[in-house]
Amino acid sequence: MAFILGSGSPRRLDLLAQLGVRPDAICPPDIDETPLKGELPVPYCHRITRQKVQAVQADRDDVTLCADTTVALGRRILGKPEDAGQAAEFLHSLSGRRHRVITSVAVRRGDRVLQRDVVSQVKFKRLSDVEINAYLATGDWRGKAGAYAIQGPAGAFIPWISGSFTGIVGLPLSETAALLQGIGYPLYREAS
Ligand SMILES: Cc1cn([C@H]2C[C@H](O)[C@@H](COP(=O)(O)OP(=O)(O)OP(=O)(O)O)O2)c(=O)[nH]c1=O
Repeated sequence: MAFILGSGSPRRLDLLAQLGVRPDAICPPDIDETPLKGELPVPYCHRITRQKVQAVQADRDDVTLCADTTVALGRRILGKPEDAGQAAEFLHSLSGRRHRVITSVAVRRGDRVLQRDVVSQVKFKRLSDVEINAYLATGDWRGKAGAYAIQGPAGAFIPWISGSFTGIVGLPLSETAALLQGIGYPLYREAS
């Protein structure tokens, strides 16, 4: 049995290492992540994750894991910003409000797929232009859903969360451990 991480995210690799899991292969799938017309954030995140895990080539006995993190402001999906201008727009709209961060995780072995959608809430303090510009200058927003990362300098903007910290970063570890055990991955091997 090989363990295949279907993700190019270095954060997910680090989070898996916290569980003591080291992938035998890293194979990020290439899928179209465009939301459907009118698609809501949780169904979107679930669908994309399912597509990711189905798109990875694996042998029947291999375990494949994929995830997707989606930032949702009400019904609006905030994806990865295309440029600093869009990142600034996202940060202005998150300022002083609560939003949701959804991370869906899927594991597959043969035809069997187990999946969980983990929804957390994140509150941003009201941001000044000076704070937004200083954060944009760090470049930390690049490649991050919603244009921020709680584990980086933007952590200073977040006085409150509810839910799963590791889920907000990109891989909810408690749920991931349960999924891996459910699919038959020997996560906690008996010491011999
Ligand atoms: C909200 C938030 C997002 N993120 C990151 C997690 C994800 O890597 C990224 C969301 O993009 P994803 O599409 O979930 O993941 P990815 O493109 O990095 O990797 P892959 O599709 O190959 O698995 O945003 C943080 O690191 N911290 C945060 O606080």
